[in-house]
Amino acid sequence: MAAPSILFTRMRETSPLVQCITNYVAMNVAANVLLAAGASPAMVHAEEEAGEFAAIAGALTVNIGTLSPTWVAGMKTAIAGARAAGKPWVLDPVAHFATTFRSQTVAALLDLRPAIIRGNASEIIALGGGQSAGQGVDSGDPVSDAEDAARQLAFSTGAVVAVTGAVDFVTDGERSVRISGGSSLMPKVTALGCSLTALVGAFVAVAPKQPFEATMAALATFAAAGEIAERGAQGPGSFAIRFLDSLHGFRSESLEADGRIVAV
Ligand SMILES: Nc1ncnc2c1ncn2[C@@H]1O[C@H](COP(=O)(O)OP(=O)(O)O)[C@@H](O)[C@H]1O
Ligand SMILES: Cc1ncsc1CCOP(=O)(O)O
Ligand SMILES: [Mg+2]
Repeated sequence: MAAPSILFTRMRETSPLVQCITNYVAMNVAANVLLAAGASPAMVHAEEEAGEFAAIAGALTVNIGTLSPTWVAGMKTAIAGARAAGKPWVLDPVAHFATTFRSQTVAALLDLRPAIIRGNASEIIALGGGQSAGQGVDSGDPVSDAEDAARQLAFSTGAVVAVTGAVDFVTDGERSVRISGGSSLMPKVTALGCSLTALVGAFVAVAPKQPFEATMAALATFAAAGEIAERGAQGPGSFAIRFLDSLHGFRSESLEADGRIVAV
């Protein structure tokens, strides 16, 4: 199993090109997060070019945060391009339970076999068919309530499933880990979950045959960088700036801090 620190170093040294189809709220935030971490983001979503671009990117991430029919067409074209080129793609099902358009879109995207699904607890519970307390893009449920749904989703889709929150959970259906760290200020800054999905894309781009390890490494990076950023932060505004700085100055050794990643 590739250690998170090894994958982080590989990601930073190779600066993978990551095609991000993400929402209007997250585009700038996620691009800055990827640049600070050492990857190369490209926000490319038009149907006319998304498939062609996916063939040259190391990985594709698809986030349904601000959906429209033209964006769905771009997503499907991009996914087809990624699949044809053997590139992994990552799904972020933002608030998929909130409307029929969203849930139908996510069902169609799941049929296109994402390598990894990353969502908050409410999103993952609802993907498993359960009743979540979520209303919109923010979670209303603890991660522990989503662990069984995550395992079942991993079984039924073949994807690695990541549930994020106070303590993250990652499973491929057989192996599972919990990852601790981060900051209670993280859910107070918009688009950090979307940005994490983009960073998962950067890690799986450098480890396409190891989506479980790549996902763990990305989540552990956020957990460690979030802890560092919280020191001295006065609220969400200063935290957001410190978080980018913390990713930029990040040293991979802190990924293997005692007890950060625990197998369950
Ligand atoms: N209460 C918390 N304490 C520590 N880290 C958190 C907390 N809530 C969320 N995070 C972290 O914030 C990041 C975004 O996760 P989350 O808020 O679940 O996503 P989303 O924005 O999609 O709802 C993850 O790295 C997660 O670990
Ligand atoms: C506020 C908002 N509205 C539609 S998408 C979005 C951003 C959600 O970001 P995240 O899932 O990372 O909190
Ligand atoms: Mg989200």
